[in-house]
Amino acid sequence: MSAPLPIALYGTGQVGRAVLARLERFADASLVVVHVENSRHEWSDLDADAAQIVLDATASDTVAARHAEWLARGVHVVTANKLGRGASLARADAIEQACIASGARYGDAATVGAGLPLLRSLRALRAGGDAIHGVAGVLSGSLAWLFAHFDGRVPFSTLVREARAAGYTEPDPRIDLSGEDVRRKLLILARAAGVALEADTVQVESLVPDALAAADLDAIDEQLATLDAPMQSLLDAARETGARLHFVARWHDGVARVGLETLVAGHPLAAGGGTDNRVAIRSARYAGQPLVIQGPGAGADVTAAAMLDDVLAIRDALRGAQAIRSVATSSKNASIGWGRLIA
Ligand SMILES: NC(=O)C1=CN([C@@H]2O[C@H](COP(=O)(O)OP(=O)(O)OC[C@H]3O[C@@H](n4cnc5c(N)ncnc54)[C@H](O)[C@@H]3O)[C@@H](O)[C@H]2O)C=CC1
Ligand SMILES: N[C@@H](CC=O)C(=O)O
Repeated sequence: MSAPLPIALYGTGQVGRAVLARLERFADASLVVVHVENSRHEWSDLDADAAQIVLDATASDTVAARHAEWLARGVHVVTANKLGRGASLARADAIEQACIASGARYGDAATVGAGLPLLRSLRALRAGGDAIHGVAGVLSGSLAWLFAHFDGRVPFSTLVREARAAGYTEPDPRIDLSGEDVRRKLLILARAAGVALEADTVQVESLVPDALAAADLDAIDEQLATLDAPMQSLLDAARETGARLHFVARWHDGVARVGLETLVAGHPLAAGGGTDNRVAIRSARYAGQPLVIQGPGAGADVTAAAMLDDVLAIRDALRGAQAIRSVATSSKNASIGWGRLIA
């Protein structure tokens, strides 16, 4: 039996804690957590550098900036943090190149749709020779939840507090409300589809009023109410046309945009409830009717499950490689044996 794979976990917030709980329940002797750290503390059985898999459950740019460096050293990275492939194109390319050079794997299923089979499907289509023409849909679990619940009876700011408490929003909910989180996901999807999209080419329509944008993180609660009047007007205007509000991302023909749209019931992107993401993929294969993928797009548990899936895929690939090496060694020995026999 091979030695357990040492894992380092960065981030012990909603997602990081769910990852640890899941690893504990999973209780598999093939994995061992040797290092855990957050922005305040570190707990180590072994040096973080001894880890063969790094799990990034932070929203930190500093941690994401290390992904390529880890990969280049042959350390596998599994991330819920979108600032790896969802930030600058240069960083996304560095991650790609590091994987190619070292053979290390980058597990990013949790970064879009909290693990829905979105990235996996895009990559499988491309690997099968399909050409992806565009992606459109609802990519924010928190905004989907907010607009599913916002009917004017409860102020929008109250719902934002609820979404934050439920663990659907980013640590700073303005990252969701400004469209930045959706921009990152659209970049990750478009890049997975083979398009070298620069971050600043995505047009982003923010919902955040200036006073809220300017507030310090620990003072945003006082400023959340500045959302209420503008959001109520948008809701009223949508209702006059018999439509509902949805925060939609679209990439097609080199144009990428994210922002609020009014969609009538029955529109292909308007279905779903709760934190559901709903994404339509158009490709050469799916030219007439798009391929549509829908399901919960936020929440610590689904996200942690997606991270663990990526960890297990890496473990299995390493075991497969080991098995191939031992078959190769034994067949080499066998051929030595045959050689002796023939001689
Ligand atoms: N909550 C959700 O539904 C989903 C979250 N994600 C992503 O998961 C990540 C974590 O989200 P949450 O757990 O909700 O956030 P959180 O705010 O609950 O936890 C963040 C953790 O990261 C730690 N951290 C921050 N900077 C660090 C650093 N430099 N080094 C080590 N640790 C550091 C913090 O101390 C904290 O423990 C984010 O990138 C988010 O976008 C992805 C999919 C779904
Ligand atoms: N804040 C994000 C969480 C998942 O990525 C969202 O609302 O979708």
